[in-house]
Amino acid sequence: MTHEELFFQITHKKSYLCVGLDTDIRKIPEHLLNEEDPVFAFNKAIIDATSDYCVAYKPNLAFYEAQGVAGWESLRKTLAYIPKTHFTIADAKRGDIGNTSGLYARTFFDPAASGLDFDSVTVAPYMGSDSVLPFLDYSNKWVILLALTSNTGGSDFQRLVVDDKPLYEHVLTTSQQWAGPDRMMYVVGATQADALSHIRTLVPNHFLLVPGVGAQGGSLEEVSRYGMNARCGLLVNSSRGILYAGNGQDFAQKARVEAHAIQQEMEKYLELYLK
Ligand SMILES: O=C(O)c1cc(=O)[nH]c(=O)n1[C@@H]1O[C@H](COP(=O)(O)O)[C@@H](O)[C@H]1O
Repeated sequence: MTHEELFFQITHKKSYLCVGLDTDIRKIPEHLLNEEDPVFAFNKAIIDATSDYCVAYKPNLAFYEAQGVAGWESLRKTLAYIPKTHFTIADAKRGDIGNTSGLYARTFFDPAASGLDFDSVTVAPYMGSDSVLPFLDYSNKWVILLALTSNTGGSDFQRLVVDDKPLYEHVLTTSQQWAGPDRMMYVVGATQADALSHIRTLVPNHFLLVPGVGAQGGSLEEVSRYGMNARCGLLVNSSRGILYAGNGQDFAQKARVEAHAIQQEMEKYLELYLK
């Protein structure tokens, strides 16, 4: 999916919501455990219930890899089920020496090799250019680079001052030599809204993937006020807040209500802050 197509979906849906498919087999409603593939059955119901209100889905690989071979198959089926109108993110946080990154890229971007055909993958920047560039060899695919993450430990390294600037700023400026806003996004946690205005001056045109609203307590209003640009430039993720809004037979309906509430708030912010 291109930058333009993603912006079209945002204006069409009046939403920049990304639903995080962090599907924990220990948390899904009991009645689904009798299904042949409970994780896929859960995801399918969540996708059916939320696709009207979101523009992206982000399965986090940990939740699938922890299930071994069965988890990998649930992931493949889930990805195939997501409507083509939705941007897909493999939240895998990969990055290694060049030849290894090349195989990670193949894993997420080459369906003939792996059965997976994601639009994008999250990548950790700290092994540098040759660990990131192999993901950019796939012309229509995106890298989403970790810049300033939502967790408290994110400050251990990312805010350390190096050559008069916090380390995350070096990530934002150096990586712009690798790809522009049509192929690269950055992760900025919703809990880091204080830094968003400044980040926008460094990457005015890039999309930011913003996790950390809902369960982690980040403010959607602040993220939208400080982070939105002329093409929205935001994908705001919520995982647990939507997935586990309910835990009974009506879990998907509860997830839909939650996703709709976020979409309604986003519609308001698009009117207020789209510049
Ligand atoms: O890359 C991410 O998506 C990510 C980066 C970050 O800084 N913080 C963060 O929470 N995430 C992911 O976003 C999701 C947040 O989930 P909830 O807190 O349940 O909404 C999880 O899959 C996290 O791994």
